[in-house]
Amino acid sequence: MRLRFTKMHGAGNDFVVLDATRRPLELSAAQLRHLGDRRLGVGADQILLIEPASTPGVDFRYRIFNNTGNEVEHCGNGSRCFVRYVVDHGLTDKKTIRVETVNNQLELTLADDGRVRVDMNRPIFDLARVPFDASGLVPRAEGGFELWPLADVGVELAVLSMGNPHAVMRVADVDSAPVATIGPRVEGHPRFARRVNAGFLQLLSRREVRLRVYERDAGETLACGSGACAAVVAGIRLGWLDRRVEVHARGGDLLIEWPDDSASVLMTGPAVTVFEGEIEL
Ligand SMILES: N[C@@H](CCC[C@H](N)C(=O)O)C(=O)O
Repeated sequence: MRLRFTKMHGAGNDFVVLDATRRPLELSAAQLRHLGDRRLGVGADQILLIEPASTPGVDFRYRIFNNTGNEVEHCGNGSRCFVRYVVDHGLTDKKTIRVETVNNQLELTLADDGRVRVDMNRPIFDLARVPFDASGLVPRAEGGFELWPLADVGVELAVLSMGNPHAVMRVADVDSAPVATIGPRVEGHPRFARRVNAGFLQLLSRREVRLRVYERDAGETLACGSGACAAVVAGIRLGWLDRRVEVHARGGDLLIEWPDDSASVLMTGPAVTVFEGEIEL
């Protein structure tokens, strides 16, 4: 099968974007892995599939696959690229777009400066929904939140979901943080039944942080949008951060806002087309 694709990135988190709005596209896990492969395929952290919506009032369906072929619930940076794609390819003339994902709906707005603002919905703190098994653990309370000890890994985690699972650790310096060694141990820890995205957060001030994320399946990426939201929400609940925070990832910057505890988290950032092409699968 010959497949047209668009290669995009959001703050360095990169994607192969596929248009399945006109005809259905079913790809096997092996084909998705091939697309994501940086040597044998196109190369991407995630593969994004755009489909027609099945719900009235919703513009598109947006599906996300990690480069392992696993379908996942959320991808913040990918959602910005999705908007750029549907606008640039004339699939809509709206500037505010509603999209359904595997477990949610999102509202996305293309700003005049080309950046995209995403309503990432409300964070989920119910540990069973992350899911995180905290049985037998005693958390340390800080601010209005808990830090959970993983004694076997030697870390303390804030745990929450942005629709997908996140664990956030505070570090003194992201450059020297043990992302490559601790990241996979947290990602695959048995207390996270569906594994987890592991964030390493360095505070610069109450309004500015640096962040690295070891993503579930994809490993460390240059940025993780849902990870940035999770880290800022955790930092706010722990009393470390204000409600509007600039997040510096290795591949670019994201603005994260959480106006109050009952509000949606808002993420604003770039979405860039790199090239278009065709590949034989
Ligand atoms: N890069 C993403 C998150 C992609 C999914 C993640 N690896 C998971 O498995 O949950 C983002 O920008 O949010």
